[in-house]
Amino acid sequence: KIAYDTLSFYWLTPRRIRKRMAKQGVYGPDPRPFTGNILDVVELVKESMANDMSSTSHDIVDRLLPYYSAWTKQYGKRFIYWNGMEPRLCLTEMELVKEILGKSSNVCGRSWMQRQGTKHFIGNGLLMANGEAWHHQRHLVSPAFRGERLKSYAGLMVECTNKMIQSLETQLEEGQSVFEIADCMKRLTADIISRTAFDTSSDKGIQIFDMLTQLQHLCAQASRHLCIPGSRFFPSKYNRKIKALKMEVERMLMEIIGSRKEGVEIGRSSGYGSDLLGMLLKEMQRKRDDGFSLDLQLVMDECKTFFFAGHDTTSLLLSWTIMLLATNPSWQHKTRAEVAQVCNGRPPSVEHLPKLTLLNMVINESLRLYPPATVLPRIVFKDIKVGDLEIPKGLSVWIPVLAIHHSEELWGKDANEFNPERFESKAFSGGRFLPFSSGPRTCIGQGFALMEAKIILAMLLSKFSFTISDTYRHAPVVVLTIQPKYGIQVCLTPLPS
Ligand code: HEM
Repeated sequence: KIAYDTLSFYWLTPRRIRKRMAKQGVYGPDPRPFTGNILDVVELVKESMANDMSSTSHDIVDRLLPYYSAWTKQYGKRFIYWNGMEPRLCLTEMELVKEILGKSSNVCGRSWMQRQGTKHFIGNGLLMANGEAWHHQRHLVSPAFRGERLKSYAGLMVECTNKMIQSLETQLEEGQSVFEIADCMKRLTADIISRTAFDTSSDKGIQIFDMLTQLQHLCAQASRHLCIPGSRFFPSKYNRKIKALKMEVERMLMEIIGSRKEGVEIGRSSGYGSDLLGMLLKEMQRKRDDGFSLDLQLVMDECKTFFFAGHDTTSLLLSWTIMLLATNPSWQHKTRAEVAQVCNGRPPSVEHLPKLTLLNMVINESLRLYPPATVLPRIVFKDIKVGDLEIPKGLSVWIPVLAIHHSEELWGKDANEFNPERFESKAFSGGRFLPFSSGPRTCIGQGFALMEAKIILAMLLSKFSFTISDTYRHAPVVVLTIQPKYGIQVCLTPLPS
């Protein structure tokens, strides 16, 4: 059975899929045995990233997704390439993209390669779960991210941002004028998610993040070898490091979980609390009769998932937006005036946020030009038809959000320009704006992230004016998300209060 499964996974299924797609006129580069087109991708990326960009241009698709650019020119809008032995169908036609993203968790989800590649990093938490397990987990945690619960985080977000602003002011008084804003945003979003979701100290949160970031990089490196049968069992250098780091992260999480449980057991607190961790712990104690159970490992996987998903993406959104405002002074000026008019010198509250329409347009434009998640992958669990295309079971659909967001066909001739005006009317969307994905697996933290981004930007705009430093080198790179290779250095000038 093992021999047949291996043969089927590495040989029979890919061959069957390739034939079925070719019959429908979908072709792509020839795959090599086991590695598929991974080496082509590596080579193309190495070439496109060899130099930094000569100006702060937002024309970044050829740089970040050079294989998409090359293969779409050669094979058309739909093409198929191979990530090892996993066939990937690239889709950018909006009708089909919408249909695929709308499918339920029983029809499509995360592939074996994706799950295996992130197993030691975020495990079976919500981001990587499939089918019924995904459904239960989503249902369980979603109350933490909507309605009154969501609104209740605003005060803490303001408090954490105030703390960061005070530290920036102190450094300014000491004579520093250039700040590495991407680092500041990482610390701040780490602080916010640690305190809102886990009610834990930011120091502990930041330690967990640092370790998770290292784990993320190691898992990405190790997953390159997954195309070799049995490689995940080899005691390689990566695998040993991954194991040690994973144990350390879980030890720290156990400290947080343990202290929360102890509080209840010794009667210091009456319940587990209403934050995300409290909800997970309450659920762990509950006996269910539908077969779904939340054990300690899954609680830890969920914590890692939310620590990771709730911080990296939002800090990138903030960093790129500050870079865009620093290089577009007229928009900086307009949004600052709007904040002054709406908030009237007070910290932003949930009532103010919907009135910050210009700021919202700038945030959307930043998410369009620099979507933290560049691609959306979905594997199909059963044969399906979308539009005129028959997609066989086992094929991974790969949606390049970055390319969709920069498409002249979809956004017009100025697709690579910073122009927040395009988000002025509600008619902008039409499904082509996908920073948070769409359908049942849409980002659960979207409301949280947007509230956080608006609060932080509004507070920064009302305290400082910012220009880009001469030391800034524009070099976006993809390490799962779009990152500034050398950080983002801005000069801050305090504004009169
Ligand atoms: C600007 C900030 C953010 C962006 C751009 C973003 C983007 C995304 C995207 C594109 C997905 C879908 C991935 C896919 O379909 O393959 C996603 C899923 C997810 N996001 Fe976010 N996210 C952000 C912030 C957050 C925050 C603040 C949290 C939590 C506090 C969060 C938690 C999650 C989780 C748990 C999922 C998995 C949902 C599921 O599969 O059901 N995200 N995010």
